[in-house]
Amino acid sequence: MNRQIKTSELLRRFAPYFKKYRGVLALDLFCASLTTVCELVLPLMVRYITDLGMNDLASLTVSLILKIGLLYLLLRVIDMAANYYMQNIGHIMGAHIETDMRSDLFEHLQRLSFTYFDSTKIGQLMARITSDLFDVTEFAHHCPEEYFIAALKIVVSFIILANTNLWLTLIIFALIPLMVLCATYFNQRMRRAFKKSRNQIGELNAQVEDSLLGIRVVKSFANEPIEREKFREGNEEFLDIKREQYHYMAGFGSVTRIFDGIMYAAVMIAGGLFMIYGQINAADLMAYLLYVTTLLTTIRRIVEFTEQFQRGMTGIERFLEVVDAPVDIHDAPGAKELRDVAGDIAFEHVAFHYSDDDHCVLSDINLHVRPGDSVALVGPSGGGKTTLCSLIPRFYDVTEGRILVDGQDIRGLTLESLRKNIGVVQQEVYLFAGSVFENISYGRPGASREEVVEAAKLAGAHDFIMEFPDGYDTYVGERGVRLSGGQKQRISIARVFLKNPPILILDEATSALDNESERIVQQSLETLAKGRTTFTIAHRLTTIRGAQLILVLTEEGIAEQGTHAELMAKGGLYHRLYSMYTEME
Ligand SMILES: Nc1ncnc2c1ncn2[C@@H]1O[C@H](COP(=O)(O)OP(=O)(O)OP(=O)(O)O)[C@@H](O)[C@H]1O
Repeated sequence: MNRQIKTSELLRRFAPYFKKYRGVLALDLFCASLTTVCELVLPLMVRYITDLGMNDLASLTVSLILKIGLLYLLLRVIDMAANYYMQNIGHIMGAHIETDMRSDLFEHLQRLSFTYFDSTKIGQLMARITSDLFDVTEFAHHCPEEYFIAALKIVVSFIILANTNLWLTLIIFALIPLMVLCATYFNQRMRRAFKKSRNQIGELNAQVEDSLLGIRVVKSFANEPIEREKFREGNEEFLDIKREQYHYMAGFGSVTRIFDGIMYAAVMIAGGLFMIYGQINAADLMAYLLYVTTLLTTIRRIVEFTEQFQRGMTGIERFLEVVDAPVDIHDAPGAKELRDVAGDIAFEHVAFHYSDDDHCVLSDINLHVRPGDSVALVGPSGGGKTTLCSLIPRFYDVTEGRILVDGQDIRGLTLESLRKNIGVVQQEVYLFAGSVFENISYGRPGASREEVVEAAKLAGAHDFIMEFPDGYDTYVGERGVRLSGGQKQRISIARVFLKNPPILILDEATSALDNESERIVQQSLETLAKGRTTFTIAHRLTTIRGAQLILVLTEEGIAEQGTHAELMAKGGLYHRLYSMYTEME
């Protein structure tokens, strides 16, 4: 994520975002030309009047002065209208581009697999999708406009100045490359500092998120001082980065001021000398100074804009880092829809590791589950039960071998159709900040009230929902904090009832509950599992005695498989685990 992308590459990748708004951009640049012309005309008018005043006073009539004044005012009215367009519509164009980029970023995030999220901090992503892109709005609007105006002013100033006195102009313009060199030096450092500060803001975001999401753990361990200290360190680090950033910004600003001084001194000394030798008259020198002022104001604006430019570049760079993250799990070309699923599932020589440098979590797994059968996965912690189940909906792709649903390799099916046919009741239930109704209907968006109520009844959730003051409209809180563990679990089961998939994965679904809640949830799960191919990960071994197939998974692979009776008769690992469990109960 830390590779520095070249400015030209960033601009090339950013340019297509203007395509939709090219009409607005063209008009914006036209308005920018108008304002530039209005600004450049003033020294010409002043020179004209001064020239007449010094050399031909008789021609300088009141009506002529009034005409020039009115013409100037007219130009300023045009300037006002053009400026309004640039400020209003130009900024709105920038905001549109920011919105488009934010949509692209969010869309890409939705397509990324678990592998990406396993190694990325959510707080960093939040910073990229919000604050980083704010800077892009200003950049998108001002970048073309500012550089266009600057180029126009520099070219027109050069032509007018060179027409007045070529040598003096060459002396002044000879200083510009020096300024460019200096700007390049500072720009590179500023960009690095901006990137560091953006990264650090992302880190702070991630830290705050972690600390607030875990606020119950923090408080239960009375570890607020540790959290404060962690935050203080991150915050101080941000301050140090800001110091570095301002050091370069101030250095750049100050160096350009000295260039200002050098230019004015050059005009005064060289202009004075040229005047002594009759090469330039007083009116020309005055106009000359006015143009040099315009030129320097332009250069100063570019200098000021440099900061915005670098911020924009940083925002775009951080945007591209996410957008360029490869989507490793996607539909294969010509992927088929999974339809009319019976629920036959086969694992053929399946091996899996999380990343190239990780150990093999699963190796050479072979398994055949018939439609409607229930498979229970048991075994020691870390044996790979959750991992095995997460391969079926392609949360991760197998490293070797293949998984078949109804005889079709799941990598040849569309992800959407595959996942629509699999219901997962997670170990940690996640409810969205919304109502009970919204959370259940997440299982089948668009479901009617009656369907949601029916699903809740099947999950044994209807009665407690009706006891809430607002019934199905009760707000569950962020992540469902206002509900008990058992209530959350039953809502998540109702969600799967509503989805009605032929294949089920139940991951430790009752492990966090008390006996009474467990009994109710267990009943709901048994109702849910009827007629569906079910994979259950359970530590409570008594609940899986009826499973058609029990797999004992260890780090070495499938240690044993069979029915409860077969495995008990075998007297192996399952027998030991079961005996230990029943003794503890
Ligand atoms: N996202 C991940 N990235 C890298 N390694 C992981 C990831 N998830 C799990 N692992 C590793 O894979 C191995 C198997 O983990 P898994 O969660 O599948 O085991 P489990 O049998 O379900 O354990 P438990 O019963 O404790 O839930 C463990 O060594 C674990 O550290």
